[in-house]
Amino acid sequence: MTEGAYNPETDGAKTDFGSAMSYGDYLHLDALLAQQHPLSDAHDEMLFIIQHHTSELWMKLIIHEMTAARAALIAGQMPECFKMLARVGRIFEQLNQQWEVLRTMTPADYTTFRESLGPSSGFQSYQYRLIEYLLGNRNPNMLKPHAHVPEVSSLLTEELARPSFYDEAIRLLFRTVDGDERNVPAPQLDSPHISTPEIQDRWKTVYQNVDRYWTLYQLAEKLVDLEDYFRRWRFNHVTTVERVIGFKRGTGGTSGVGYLRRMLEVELFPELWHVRGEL
Ligand code: HEM
Ligand SMILES: N[C@@H](CC(=O)c1ccccc1NC=O)C(=O)O
Repeated sequence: MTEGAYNPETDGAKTDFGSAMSYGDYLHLDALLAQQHPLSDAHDEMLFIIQHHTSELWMKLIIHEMTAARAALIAGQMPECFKMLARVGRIFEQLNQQWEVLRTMTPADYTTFRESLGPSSGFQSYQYRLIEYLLGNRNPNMLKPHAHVPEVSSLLTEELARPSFYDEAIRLLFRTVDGDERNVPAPQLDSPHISTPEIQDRWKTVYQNVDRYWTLYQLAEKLVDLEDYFRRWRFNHVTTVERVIGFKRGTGGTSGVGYLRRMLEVELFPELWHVRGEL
């Protein structure tokens, strides 16, 4: 043993895990770290897989937080709801920063293994679709790539049966501004949220009376933050895609950059953006 080297045992650190739960046991690292299976010999395929695995893990946490944030919103527990939304914002910062790693992959690197991907594509990420559905961007046509996995289909279909986070925010908006539930618009369950002047008018009231409607004002700004982060993710994605495959069609079968540019126009919470021109 090296003289003078730090010895964890003399410091009291536990080092015998023959019959006690260790770090790896608790985290199931054997299972987690056995899931990276490059299909080619290309050096960069490991980067590509880990980039997607980490993204899917962060998406799992976004779903966990957004589901709980919606439950808190329904229960009127606003500080708890805001805390979870703030965390979702930080997760998006992480996801947005992560593109820096993938951007080190050049077209020459990617073409060494792109063929191995077959028709698979992020387009088929059910967690991504679930996040869109949770927030209120609900296109039932996007269920089709999941028809072959009944559990995933049910998960997405069940989400489409519940009011989205934005639907619940709108319910609180009408209840608070109107003083009752009479005019609350019916949730747009299985179609993308369409902007209405009635909703925008109430958000306008909130922004013009921030002292009176402080909680709704905070909620509105948290939603704008969230959409801002989401837009930055989409922009980072499409820009990375353009620098790596240019205008080739996607492995998922879409036009590729053309499709992703169209998605940049999605508005999750349109009234919150449009009201800004009226203030
Ligand atoms: C070099 C890297 C990447 C390329 C070339 C690429 C390319 C594409 C293309 C062309 C599409 C359109 C669908 C298709 O026809 O395939 C797409 C969709 C998608 N990709 Fe990627 N992608 C890359 C990295 C990533 C990463 C790291 C993620 C993280 C999870 C991701 C997630 C998605 C998602 C969620 C969609 C669906 C977007 C939507 O429907 O709005 N992609 N990608
Ligand atoms: N759609 C990409 C392939 C791709 O990026 C991908 C393939 C398998 C699993 C995840 C992927 N990431 C995002 O679409 C392409 O057309 O090159």
